[in-house]
Amino acid sequence: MAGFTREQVLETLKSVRGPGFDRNIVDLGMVSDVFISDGKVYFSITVPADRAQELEPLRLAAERAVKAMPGVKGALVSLTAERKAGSAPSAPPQGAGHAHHAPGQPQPQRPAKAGIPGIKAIVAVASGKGGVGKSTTAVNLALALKANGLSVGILDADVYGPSMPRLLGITGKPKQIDGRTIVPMENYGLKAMSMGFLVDEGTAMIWRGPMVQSALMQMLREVAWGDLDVLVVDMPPGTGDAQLTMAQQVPLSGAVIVSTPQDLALIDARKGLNMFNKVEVPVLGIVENMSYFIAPDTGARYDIFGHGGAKAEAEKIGVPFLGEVPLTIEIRETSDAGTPVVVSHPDGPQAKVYRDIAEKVWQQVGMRAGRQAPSIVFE
Ligand SMILES: Nc1ncnc2c1ncn2[C@@H]1O[C@H](COP(=O)(O)OP(=O)(O)OP(=O)(O)O)[C@@H](O)[C@H]1O
Repeated sequence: MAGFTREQVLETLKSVRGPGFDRNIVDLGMVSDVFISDGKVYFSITVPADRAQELEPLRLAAERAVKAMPGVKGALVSLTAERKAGSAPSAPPQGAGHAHHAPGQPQPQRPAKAGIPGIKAIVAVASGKGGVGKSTTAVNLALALKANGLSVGILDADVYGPSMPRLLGITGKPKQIDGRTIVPMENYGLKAMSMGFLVDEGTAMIWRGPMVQSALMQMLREVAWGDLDVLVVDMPPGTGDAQLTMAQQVPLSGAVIVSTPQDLALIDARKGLNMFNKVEVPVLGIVENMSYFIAPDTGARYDIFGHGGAKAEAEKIGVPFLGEVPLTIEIRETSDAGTPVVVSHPDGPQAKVYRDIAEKVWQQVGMRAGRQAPSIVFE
C-alpha cells in the first residue's frame, strides 16, 4: 500500500491554481478521480479544449506538487477536455464556452495535436469490437513494417487489457531517465510501451476515462521513442468516448481497421470508420482477420467464415482493402508464446501476408502525407 492517500493528494492539489481561475483546481472540480498504483499517482485535469496549450504550466505545477509529496514515486498528469456528467467546474475558467455540448461527450473541435519529435508517422490499429484480433494484427503489422526496413515502435493504448507484454514476450519494468522520461522496452528490434509494463496485471481494469487519457498522453509524449519511421498504436477495442478522445488527441497519420468477416463485426467496423471520419483521421484501410481457416495437418484452406465480407465492405465505402489474414494455429500459438509469427516463422505464408499488409499500409501513409512512401524492397 502507498504511504499516502487520495485525500492527501487532493489536499496537496488545493495549492494549485490556474491563471484567471478564482479558486484552486480541486474546488473548481477540475481534477478527475485520483488513481494510485505502486506509489504512482495518475489523474487528469479538465480544461476547456481551447486553453489546453496555454494551461500546460498548470499541468506541470500539479505534477510537481504531487511528486514532492512524501512517499510519491511518480505522477502522471494530463489535461483533458473531456467533461464528466455532473462535475463541470462550478465557476468555469474563462474561455470555457462549450456549455452547449452534452456533458460527458468529448468536444467536437479537434484540439491542437502537436507531433511527436522524431516520429514520422503514427498509425492506429482499431476495431469496432473486442476479440477480432486487433492486438495480434497490431503487433504483427509493427514487426512486418520493421521487417520491411523501417524503424518501428508500438504503443499499447489498450490500458484496460494491455496485451503487448504477453504478445512480445517482454517482462520487467521500463527504466526512467531524468526522473520523468521512460525508456521504452524492446524486443525483436521493436520499441514498445504498454501500461502492462508499469502496473500489475488487473490493476488497469478499474481506470476511468480521464485517467486513461492521462496515461496515454504520457506514454506517447514522455517516452524516449527516439527516431521512428512509424509508431503503431494498438487502440482500445470499440468506438466509445475513450477511443474518440484518443483519436482526437493523438496526432494520427491514419488508422487501420481490423474486422472479422462476420456481419456483426463488419457493422462494428463501420462504426470504427465513422469514428475516424468524424475526427478527420484518414482510414488507411481494412484488414480482414480470421478470414479463412487453414487446416494444421493438410494445409488445406476452408472458407468457413464467409470470407470476403470486409473486402466487399471496403469497396463499397471506398477505403483500401489491405489484406486477409487466415485463422491459423501458428498465429494463435506464437501470439500466446510471445513470439509473433512474423518473427518466429519469417519464411512462412502468414508472415508474408503481414508483410504485404505492412507494405500497403506504408504506401497509404505516404500517399496521405502527400509524398511518396520510401520504396520497400522485397527479396
Ligand atoms: N489470425 C488469427 N489466427 C488465429 N488466432 C488468432 C488470429 N488473430 C487473433 N487470434 C487469437 O484470437 C484471440 C484474440 O486476439 P487479440 O487479443 O489480438 O484480439 P483483440 O481484438 O485485440 O482482443 P481484445 O479486444 O480482447 O483486446 C487471441 O487468442 C489471438 O491469439
